[in-house]
Amino acid sequence: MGEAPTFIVNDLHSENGFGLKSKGCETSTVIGDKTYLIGGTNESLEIKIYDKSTGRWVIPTVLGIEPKSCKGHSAVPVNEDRILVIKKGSTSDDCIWFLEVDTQYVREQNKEGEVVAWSKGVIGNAEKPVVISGPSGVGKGTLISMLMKEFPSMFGFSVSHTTRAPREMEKDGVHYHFTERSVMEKEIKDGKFLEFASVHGNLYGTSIEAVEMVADAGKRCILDIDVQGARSVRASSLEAIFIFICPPSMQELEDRLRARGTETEEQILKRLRNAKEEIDQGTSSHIFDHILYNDKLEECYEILKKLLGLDGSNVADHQTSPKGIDLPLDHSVSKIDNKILINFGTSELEKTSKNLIVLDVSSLKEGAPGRTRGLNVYTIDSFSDWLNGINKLS
Ligand SMILES: Nc1nc2c(ncn2[C@@H]2O[C@H](COP(=O)(O)OP(=O)(O)O)[C@@H](O)[C@H]2O)c(=O)[nH]1
Ligand SMILES: Nc1ncnc2c1ncn2[C@@H]1O[C@H](COP(=O)(O)OP(=O)(O)O)[C@@H](O)[C@H]1O
Repeated sequence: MGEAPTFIVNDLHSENGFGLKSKGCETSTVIGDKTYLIGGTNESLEIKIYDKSTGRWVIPTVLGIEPKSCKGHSAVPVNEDRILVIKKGSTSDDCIWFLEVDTQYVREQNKEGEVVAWSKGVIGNAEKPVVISGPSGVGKGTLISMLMKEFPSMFGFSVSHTTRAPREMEKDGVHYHFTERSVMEKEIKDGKFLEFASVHGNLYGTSIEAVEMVADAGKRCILDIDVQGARSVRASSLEAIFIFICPPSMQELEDRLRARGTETEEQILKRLRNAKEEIDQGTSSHIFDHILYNDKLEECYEILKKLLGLDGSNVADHQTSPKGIDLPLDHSVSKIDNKILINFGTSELEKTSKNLIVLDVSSLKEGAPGRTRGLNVYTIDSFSDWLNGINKLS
């Protein structure tokens, strides 16, 4: 890239080092020595970086799925590691994005040159995902079904991929994505999986998309995966609660597996052989936060609910949390501390009637790659009332 025309560089600087200027559907945002130009055509949001220290323009490697075309956008730096991008005139679940410029995920990529990554903002504080592991036949599926049935708006199941054949009652896309081994191996190579493992002779894996779909619906994700998978998730950037389910005895486990009647004798024996190793690992490794004994089903379910904090109070919280914001074309964005203020009132009258949206970015969390969770959104009546409130607190 050539040298930047001097007037643009001057134009981009603001006193606090964070700039916000718009040129048509292009925005420029300054973080430290770098100026991030986001925009270009209506088709895609291209990114160029001007590095003041070298005086050069760079086209970075862009990771993640970029926001689909939009009718313009606003950009504001959240802090040194990411830029908030708000799409204009888009649907409420697709208007908030982040361009990660120096997050842990970006730094971990070890790529030559500049790297940035798109991640979609997920509104609301869906609780940490829950990883449930345990030997075949212990009752994982049964307990998960009970949770999903009692709390349908709170939990979402991460639908895994597997190369094993479907059982009679299992539906593709609901219980598993039943997949050819060669297809799954290619998708693993392409980086589409958060984790995968070979279990009882078949390949099983959690795709990043499976977890993202649950997060996008604002639900708490439940993963039913084996101990190897749990270990991989533990090492990943997904912060979760890990629960291991134990049978009351090996005999009871065998009885349950046989009574379920979904496996051949050979498969049952293989699952029982593997169960010993899984129970050893599950109960002695430090992967799991909680170990639950599934003796009496109802008792075990009650303990599970308690572990997940389902005592009634946060059920209500979850259901009243905002789902999203519908941003009109005409709006302005400003930043005060950890709060981003979006104003879309056009007249003085409108400015005092819930046309101010506050986006609280003080507790952002990286979710699955490609998602930023923990965004808090609320409306306020007027800017002056809000400022008064802040002054009273400080
Ligand atoms: N690592 C990993 N394990 C999985 C995944 N999905 C399922 N499993 C595990 O694979 C094992 C076999 O699952 P399945 O064939 O449904 O049999 P079941 O455990 O007898 O119901 C269980 O331990 C599951 O927890 C996945 O996406 N990743
Ligand atoms: N606490 C329990 N007592 C008796 N049977 C149970 C209990 N929990 C589950 N089961 C039964 O055991 C079988 C295996 O349970 P399932 O949920 O399929 O296990 P997993 O998903 O861990 O392989 C099912 O037929 C289920 O109805």
